[in-house]
Amino acid sequence: MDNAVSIHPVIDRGTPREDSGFRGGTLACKCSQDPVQVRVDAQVAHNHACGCTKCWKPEGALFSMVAVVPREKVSVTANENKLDTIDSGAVIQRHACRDCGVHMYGRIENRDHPFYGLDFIHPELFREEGWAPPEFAAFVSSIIESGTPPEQMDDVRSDLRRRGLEPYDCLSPPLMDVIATHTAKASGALRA
Ligand SMILES: N[C@@H](CCC(=O)N[C@@H](CS)C(=O)NCC(=O)O)C(=O)O
Ligand SMILES: [Zn+2]
Ligand SMILES: [Zn+2]
Repeated sequence: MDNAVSIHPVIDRGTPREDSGFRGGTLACKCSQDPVQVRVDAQVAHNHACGCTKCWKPEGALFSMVAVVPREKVSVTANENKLDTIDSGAVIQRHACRDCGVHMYGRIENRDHPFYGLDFIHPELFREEGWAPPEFAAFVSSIIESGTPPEQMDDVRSDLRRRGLEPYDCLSPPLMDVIATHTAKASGALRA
């Protein structure tokens, strides 16, 4: 790449290839001793780069890499006692290792939320390869909230495009449509 923008270490290096047979694996936090481990029994969906201030980002990264899996496919298998809930009032309750700070999974407890039933995970934490790569970039303008100078945004957006990650300042259009459809059915504007 001809500029110095670091989107995310794994994306910068080139995300490993998807394996059509991938059915999940184990996420591990960054602790060298007693890592928290989370078993995920599914391929990830809607993997994307997220620029928001709430998602966990590895050291030096502008973006997080985050995807969803069904919540019933997620189970903590080791060192659960090290998990703290970051903000129990947030829509997505992020459960993080208190020693290394890595977010292991984010869960929506509000049954009326359009994404209820899906947990948010960071696929780079899989010990295995084969997870589906990121498809787009979300909440791109939000990286300014973590200190990126607004003058750099053109470079960041062109870098994302070069990597095949279309930048959006909210979620991607199909996901925004899912949210709006859910809202319209709840209000009665669309037939449920
Ligand atoms: N501009 C805000 C956006 C935060 C935001 O809305 N994040 C999205 C994408 S992860 C979300 O769904 N947040 C819900 C939550 O964090 O509970 C920020 O960067 O903090
Ligand atoms: Zn840890
Ligand atoms: Zn986010």
